[in-house]
Amino acid sequence: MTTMESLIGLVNRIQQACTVLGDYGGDSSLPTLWESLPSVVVVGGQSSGKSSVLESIVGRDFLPRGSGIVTRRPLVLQLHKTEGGAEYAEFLHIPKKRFTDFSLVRKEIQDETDRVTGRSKQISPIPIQLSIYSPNVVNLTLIDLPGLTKIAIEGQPDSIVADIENMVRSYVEKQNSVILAISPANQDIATSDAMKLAREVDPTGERTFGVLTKLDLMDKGTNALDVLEGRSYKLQHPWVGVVNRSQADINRSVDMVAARRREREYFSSSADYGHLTSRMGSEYLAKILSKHLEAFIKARIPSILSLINKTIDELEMELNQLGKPVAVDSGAQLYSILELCRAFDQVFKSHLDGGRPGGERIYTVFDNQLPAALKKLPFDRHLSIQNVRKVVMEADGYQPHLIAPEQGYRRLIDGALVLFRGPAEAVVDAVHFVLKDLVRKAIGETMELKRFPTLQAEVAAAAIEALERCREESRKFCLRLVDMESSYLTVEFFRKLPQEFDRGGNPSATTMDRYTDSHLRRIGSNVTNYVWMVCETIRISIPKAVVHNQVREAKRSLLDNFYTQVGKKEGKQLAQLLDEDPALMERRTACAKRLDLYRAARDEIDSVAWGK
Ligand SMILES: Nc1nc2c(ncn2[C@@H]2O[C@H](COP(=O)(O)OP(=O)(O)OP(=O)(O)O)[C@@H](O)[C@H]2O)c(=O)[nH]1
Repeated sequence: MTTMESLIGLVNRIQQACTVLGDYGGDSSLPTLWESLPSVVVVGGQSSGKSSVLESIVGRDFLPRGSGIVTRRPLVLQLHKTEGGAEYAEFLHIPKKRFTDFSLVRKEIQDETDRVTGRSKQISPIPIQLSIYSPNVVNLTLIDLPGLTKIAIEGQPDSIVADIENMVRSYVEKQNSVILAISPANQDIATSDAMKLAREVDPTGERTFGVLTKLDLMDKGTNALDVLEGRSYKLQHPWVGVVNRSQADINRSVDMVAARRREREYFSSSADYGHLTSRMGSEYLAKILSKHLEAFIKARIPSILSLINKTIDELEMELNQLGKPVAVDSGAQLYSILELCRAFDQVFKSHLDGGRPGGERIYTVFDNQLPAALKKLPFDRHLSIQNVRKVVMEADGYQPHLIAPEQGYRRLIDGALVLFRGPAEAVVDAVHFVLKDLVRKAIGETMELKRFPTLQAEVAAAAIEALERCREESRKFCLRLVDMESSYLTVEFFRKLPQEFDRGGNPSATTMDRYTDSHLRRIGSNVTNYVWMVCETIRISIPKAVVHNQVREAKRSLLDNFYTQVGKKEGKQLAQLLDEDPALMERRTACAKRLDLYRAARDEIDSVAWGK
């Protein structure tokens, strides 16, 4: 086998692998190799003589005939030249069965079409693959597509016209397809469906081979030389004229050998086409197509190979991300669950410790939010002279204190200190919300968890629950810090206060003197100073308490409770936790299958390269 021959064989094998592994283009969510394989695509309008040309190239009758749209699935026809021996055909969907009776091949094509399209006369993009082994063929792969049509017939949906055109277009617009455009000579070439489509997708005509059928049916006195000699429709490759069997020949079962002989005679004896004999007829067509396809494949191999390598990398990467299939025994499952939890915990911690953003928002709470809230507390109102007077007088009751208003001080201070509860609780809540948000973020960012929606939800719930508990602890702790400040006042502060009588106050002053503005103002300012001193303590100690109770605790034991629960679970419950998203499972299978295809294709190409 020469390298050239083996190249078509190579593409044939890759094409078969594609069909087996479900790659026939179309599905855009997976990379496709099918789309990039060089092939010869046969297009033509209804009754243009498409089937006749194909059969003539093969030298056998094997295509379904009939009225209406007979070809309803792409037929990938792989011709393998053998060194003698019997001719036979094989379908990819029935491996190992050799068809030597070609009328059975025809029947199988019909049946297999119906198997997929369900006799509904719909079309389907899933190809049928047929290989023909014969000493009388050239190595060639042709894809036969439904004939272009203008109207739907009885029992076929109106959309079929557009469906067919779209399917045909999807094949011919690929840069790696050679277009075999069939037009009948007894029709104006300007109206040919095949040429219209070919011109649209291949305007320069480098991928198009024009075939003119039914030369024998042209009106007497006319000929197709303008077309065949490239004057009326220029293509990069020369036009080929053919003469196939007429309907009458088919009815009389004129065999293919006789038909080919008659075709040769037609050209050699033709007054019009005699000078073109060596470049006309179906045998010549088959030869130049084979040669062209080989060269075409050879030129495309490097780019196909690089596409294959690139895609293999991509698929491997995606499969890596999708992770290995779930383990079956419960020990391994438990291990997987713990691993997944750890992965999440890691991501969460990196948000707090830096590396990932979010942790700094906690510092913002301490540095901005808390001081701002403290500043806003209404001490001015609480310690206004009117309020000081009111509180002091009420505390004194009917018997004013004689030296200093002990009770009044006490009440004014207590009344101010409770105000710290609000900002303390607000800090607890604000940090809680930051942590909760970080849990949500970390859940989303733990790629490994994405596969397991159930586990993902449970881990998230467990983490949030743990945060709630920390919040409760922290709230109690912080409020206690505030309350502690009113339980016992800082003695030094008051000891340092100048006593009123030291400043010349008169201990025997009348009760009315005790309620003078200057006296009350002094009380107010003393209390204010004390409260600001406490405020500073609070500003410093609340963040410590919050970090201690919430942040540090979350880092240390966010999932502890969850671990305990998981540890108690039985095999079945563990499996439920590792319940994978079905879409993901499908994706993994599909990617793995595609990866197999690409690897097989690479091996095929390698083997041909080594064999050279
Ligand atoms: N005389 C003559 N008849 C031809 C020639 N080519 C095809 N025919 C006849 O034209 C009719 C249509 O040919 P087919 O080969 O079935 O055409 P097709 O494009 O496959 O048609 P559909 O698949 O039905 O769209 C048949 O009756 C053929 O016998 C030709 O070169 N000369």
